[in-house]
Amino acid sequence: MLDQTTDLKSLLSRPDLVCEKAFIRGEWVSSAVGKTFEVTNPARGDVIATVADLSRAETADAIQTAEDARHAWAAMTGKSRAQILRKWFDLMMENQEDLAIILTAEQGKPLAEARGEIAYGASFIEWFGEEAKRVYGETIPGHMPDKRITVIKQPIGVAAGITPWNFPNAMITRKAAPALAAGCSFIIRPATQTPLSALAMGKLAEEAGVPKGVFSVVTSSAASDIGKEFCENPHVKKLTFTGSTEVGRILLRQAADQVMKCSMELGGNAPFIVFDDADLDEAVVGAIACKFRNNGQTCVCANRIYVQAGVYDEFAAKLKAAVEALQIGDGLTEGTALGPLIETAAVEKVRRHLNDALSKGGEVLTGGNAHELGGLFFEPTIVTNATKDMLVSTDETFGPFAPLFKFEDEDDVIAQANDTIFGLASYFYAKDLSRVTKVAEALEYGIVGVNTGIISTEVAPFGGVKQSGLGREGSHHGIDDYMEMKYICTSV
Ligand SMILES: NC(=O)C1=CN([C@@H]2O[C@H](COP(=O)(O)OP(=O)(O)OC[C@H]3O[C@@H](n4cnc5c(N)ncnc54)[C@H](OP(=O)(O)O)[C@@H]3O)[C@@H](O)[C@H]2O)C=CC1
Ligand SMILES: O=C(O)[C@H](O)CS(=O)(=O)O
Repeated sequence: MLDQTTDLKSLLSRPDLVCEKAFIRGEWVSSAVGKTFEVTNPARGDVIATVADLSRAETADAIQTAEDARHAWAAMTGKSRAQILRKWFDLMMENQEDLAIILTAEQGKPLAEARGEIAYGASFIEWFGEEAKRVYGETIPGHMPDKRITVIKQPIGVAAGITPWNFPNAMITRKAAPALAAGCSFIIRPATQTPLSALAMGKLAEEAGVPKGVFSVVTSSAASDIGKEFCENPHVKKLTFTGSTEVGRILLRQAADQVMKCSMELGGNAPFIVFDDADLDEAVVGAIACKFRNNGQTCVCANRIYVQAGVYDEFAAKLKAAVEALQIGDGLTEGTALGPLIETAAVEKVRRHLNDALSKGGEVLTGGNAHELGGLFFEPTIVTNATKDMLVSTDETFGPFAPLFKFEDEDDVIAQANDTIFGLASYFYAKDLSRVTKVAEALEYGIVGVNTGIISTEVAPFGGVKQSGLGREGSHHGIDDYMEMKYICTSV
């Protein structure tokens, strides 16, 4: 653990972006009983903020204000909502550096990645501000001479979101932007470890002119209680969640009682396949980006790396050299490539997967130890001789651990890649056009990266199949999850 403390506000041009109260009905509120929870910097272990810890009852109040606020917001034209969302986008980009520093301080990722996340998060607000003006309906030729059919789309109502710690800004805007663009009001409950990014977004929403109650941030350590309120409160018509499949199942069960419309962005177990006709240097670049972004803490990170036998040793050597060039350190230090993991449990999971692999014939090619910085830092690790009986083959590591599996033929590796309950992201490197077409169609995933390790963009429909989720976020499809379709049959 690094021994210096974080004087977060002194690092910012706008220290007022560090907010410690919850943002409800356009006001900054404390817990009624003065309850708070601490936010720590995972690189240094020091407390960087003490945030209001709201109860389920206070969340119910926030939902009521969201219900009260949604009607006037829905009655605005899409163009008017778009103008406010554009202002929110502009404010995000004007304050990108401060938002990135806040994000790195609470989550740990390198500042360069945090800056990228702010731009990525802002891109959803820009995109859905534009989509707000294009929620089209349709007319359908009547089924009888005196009937006329029109189809319209209307905002679903109050939408509630629960997000994880690994993308404290973008996972919120990826939900708030389509919700507000559609004319819904939106309440977010961010992860306990990383509420500051969400609160800073509340500050900028206020400045952008988002009406009171239309965007709220409920900060609370009582995740389960808040989730139950979101699922059981009759005013909530939409639940959107990003996080583990385990918690997604809990929320879906709870939301079933109201038959609530749900979007779920859940766990992954991404295969990353290197065929013998791949450009190995490009494949290494892609593998580094895909495996080690956010220190491996993303749901779309490569979890299993499959390399065709003929190029296995060469790829392994190239990947080893690239991994050993990565700079490990405090995310606030320029040039850092890998920061700390988010918490002790995350370090323990990496070690559990590593020890399991070694016990089943795996061999460490590089890394394999806690980093000399101590605390939540772990050496980026490659293990060779990985096999499908290892934990890492079925369970998402969510850390800097790269197991290399060797395969012989195409059908075999596709079968191995698809042998999982997950289906979010997948990747492969190859040049043969027939192979690219066949493999991309055969992979059972919502997302396929071909000759690239980074697939994240606001213009595409991000989401998983199987037990990686329900629905899509981003693209022109993304707004539909916050709309209800109605047809009007008129006798003339
Ligand atoms: N598909 C995707 O886009 C993403 C998927 N994930 C997946 O999530 C996991 C890692 O993230 P992690 O944050 O640990 O995931 P969790 O599912 O544990 O937590 C996600 C969020 O849900 C909250 N939560 C936990 N339990 C409940 C509950 N019973 N009711 C309501 N809310 C609850 C957490 O609160 P608290 O802060 O208190 O823990 C957190 O805010 C990995 O499996 C990863 O693959 C992560 C990010 C993106
Ligand atoms: O939470 C995540 O892992 C993100 O969904 C990954 S991405 O959208 O940044 O690619």
